[in-house]
Formats: sequence, C-alpha cells, structure tokens
Amino acid sequence: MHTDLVIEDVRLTPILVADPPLLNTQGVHQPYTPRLIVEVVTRGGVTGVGETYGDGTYLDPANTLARALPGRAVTDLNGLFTLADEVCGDSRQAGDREADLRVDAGGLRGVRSAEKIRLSVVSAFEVACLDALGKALGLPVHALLGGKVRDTVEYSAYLFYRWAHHPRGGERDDWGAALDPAGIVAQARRFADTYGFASFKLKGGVFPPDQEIAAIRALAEAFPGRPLRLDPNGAWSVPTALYVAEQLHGALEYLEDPTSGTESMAAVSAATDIPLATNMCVTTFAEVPEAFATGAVQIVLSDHHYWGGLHRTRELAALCRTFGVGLAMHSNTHLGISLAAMTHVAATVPGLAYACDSHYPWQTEDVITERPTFTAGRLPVSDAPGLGVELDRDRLAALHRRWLDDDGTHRERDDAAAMRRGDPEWVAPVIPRW
Ligand SMILES: O=C([O-])C(=O)C[C@H](O)[C@@H](O)C(=O)[O-]
Ligand SMILES: [Mg+2]
Repeated sequence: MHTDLVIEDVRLTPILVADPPLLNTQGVHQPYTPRLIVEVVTRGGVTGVGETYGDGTYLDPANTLARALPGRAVTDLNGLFTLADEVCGDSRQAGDREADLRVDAGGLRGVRSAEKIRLSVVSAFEVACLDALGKALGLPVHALLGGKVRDTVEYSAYLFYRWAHHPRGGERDDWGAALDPAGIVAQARRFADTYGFASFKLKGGVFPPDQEIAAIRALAEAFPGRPLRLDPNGAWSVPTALYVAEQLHGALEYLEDPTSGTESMAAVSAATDIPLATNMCVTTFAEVPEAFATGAVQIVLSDHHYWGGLHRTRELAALCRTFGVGLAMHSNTHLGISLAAMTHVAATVPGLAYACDSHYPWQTEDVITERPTFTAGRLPVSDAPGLGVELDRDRLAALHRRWLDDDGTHRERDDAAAMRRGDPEWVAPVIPRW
C-alpha cells in the first residue's frame, strides 16, 4: 500500500445551514437544516471532503465509522462498505425488514432502513476518499470514475411553493411568497433569467391537485415546449394521480412519485403514458427488481447519498440502462461539496437524458470558498484535482457554531414541526392526502 494514501485522521463537522421556507406535503423547511461535513486526512497530508445528511441518526454511525477508518487507504473504497457493516451494525439484523417498510420522519426520502442510513453516511466518506485520492494523484474525481462523457451537466430549476419568510427566526431572502400559479411562474422566470435553467420541476403535494394543475398549465403557457415536472411526494391516491395525468397530458416531461409505493406507482403507470419518475419507491437496490418487473417507474432519480456514493450510483446507472429505465438525479438541501460530487458522477454516466435536480440555488450559505455558477442551466465539470472545491474554514466554523448553539430545535430535520410554528394545529398529512 502507498503509505501516503493511508488515512491518518477523520474530522466530522455537523453544521446548520440556512434554508428558506419551502413548502412540501409534509410541512415546510426549517429555517436551518443539519448537514455533516466529512474530512479525511492522509499521511501524505492531503485532505478530502464529503457531505451528507446531518441529523442525529446519521451522526452516530458517522462517528463510529470515523473512529474505525484511520489506517485504511483512501483507495479502499469497496472496503468502506464492509467496514461500515462491521462497525455500525449489520443491516440484516432481525427487525430490519420492518424498519425497511417504514417511511422516514420527513416522509420524503423513501424507506428508512438502518442500511440506507449507513449508506448515506458511507457516501460522504467515499466522496471524501475520492477527493483525497484525486488530489494526491492530480486527477479529477470524474477521472477516478472512468472519465467524463460530457463537459457540462444540466440541472433543472427546482420550483417550490413558499412563504416570504419563516414564521419565527431564520434568514431573510428577497424571493417573496409563491403560493399560486402567478407566483410560481414569477419564480420560474427568475430562475430562468438568473441561471438559464431550461426545465422546471414543481414540488407539489402542497395544495389540492387542481391548483397544482393550474400552476403547471401556467408554466406551460409561460415557457412553451420546456420540460416540466410535478412531484407531490406520493401525496395522491391512484385515481387522483390518474386524474392529474389526464389533465396534464402533453404538458409534462414526467410525473414524479404521484402516489406512494411501488404497487400504486405500477397501477398509475399501467393506465397512463406519462413517464413516472421516483426518488421514493426505488431508493435502494432491494427495491429495484419489483419496480422494474412491474413497470412502476420509467425514470429513477438517483441520489448518491442514498445509494452509497458515486461508484454505487454508476452501478445503479448500469442497471437502469440494462432495463431501459431512465436515470436522473434527486436532490435534497445540500451544499457545494455534494453538488460537485453530483456533477462529477453525472458527467460519467452515459445517456443521462434528463436534467438533474438541485436545491443549491436556494442555499445562500456554503462551506466552500467559491460558489459554482449555473450558466445556461448547466455546471461545468471540473478538471481540477479531486472534486475541485476548497473548504472555507471560517464559514465551516461559523455554521458549526450555529449547530453547537442550537437548543435542539433544528438538529433533526422535521418539516411538520417547522410548519407548526406557523400553524399550531398542523399534523403531517396521512398519505394519500388527496
Ligand atoms: O422528492 C423529492 O424530490 C425530494 O424529496 C426533495 C426534497 O426533499 C424536497 O421534497 C424538499 O426538500 O422539500
Ligand atoms: Mg421527488
């Protein structure tokens, strides 16, 4: 083993990042959301960075894995999974099957199993190791994944119904409220003018379906011929999903998770020719066979956090290619480190026919020195060594200080609890909501 590539130290920094009051079917984004920044330092003195979810459920396995990692090489990426299984607990324990069937507290990330949480943690370590390895070798991460097949990666504008500001606390921005079709079109216009996004995804499941149908129609009128997507996060019943599909026939590039669960998605898919995409019913390899066999989804929105990193994302891409299923990318609130990781892996996947999602334009804070800029809706694929990002240690320290000072209100993402700060009667709706 090349001793310079051996991991000497691992640093974990939980942070709280400002997030605007974006609405979804569960509630509203908190003023601050938790993320975890992972740094691996090699004996050769190179530091690699990764990023993942920062809720407590992720911090425990991350701490365990961080303690076990020193002495291993940053090249030992396959070994990361075995190590995580060994030290963080075996995913095949009794009871795990039941956990697999539960949805997460936020209700937006699909099944929540011990294994998926562990993979989300491993993903940040894998990205950090790739970043360190790339820096040590003078090669970009995409080269370590086999090389880029495109020089830019296309992203879509991620439109949200939103309030002008949080009911209590939080940072302010100048986007204003967007609670009707005119507000959504204005938001889309600003995204298109500022970043050149050509396709638009509306986060739905917030208002009764007819209001969201009206918003998509308004977008289709304002941006003729542009790809449009609607994602209610499984909030509709099968008949409601079919009603929306009929109303929006010809207007949508795809419908994303119109209903919850593979069986219901398959029922919708059998009765409409609008392609269905998911980041909820296929978020693990175990969910692939049933979903593909029943034709429940035509596009999988991968997320390198869920799937265990960039190599596993490429494995998913190969599976999708084999079965004629499309691939695009899902996004949750994330910072520039994850955006760089997404861009590197997306650059290496052949036949990526859909623009990727990214929350990034909503994020006013970051822990890297230079914010990436979307031009014509695209990000250039960096050829700099590693991910091509540099940590801003002052910003990292400031956002960590916010996490330390928090009284516990924001350390776990809970959109329903955030909603109750504006509407004390709010309870996360039972799905299907409509
Ligand atoms: O289904 C999706 O695209 C997401 O889960 C993305 C985010 O979680 C989004 O719904 C949000 O943050 O409100
Ligand atoms: Mg989705």
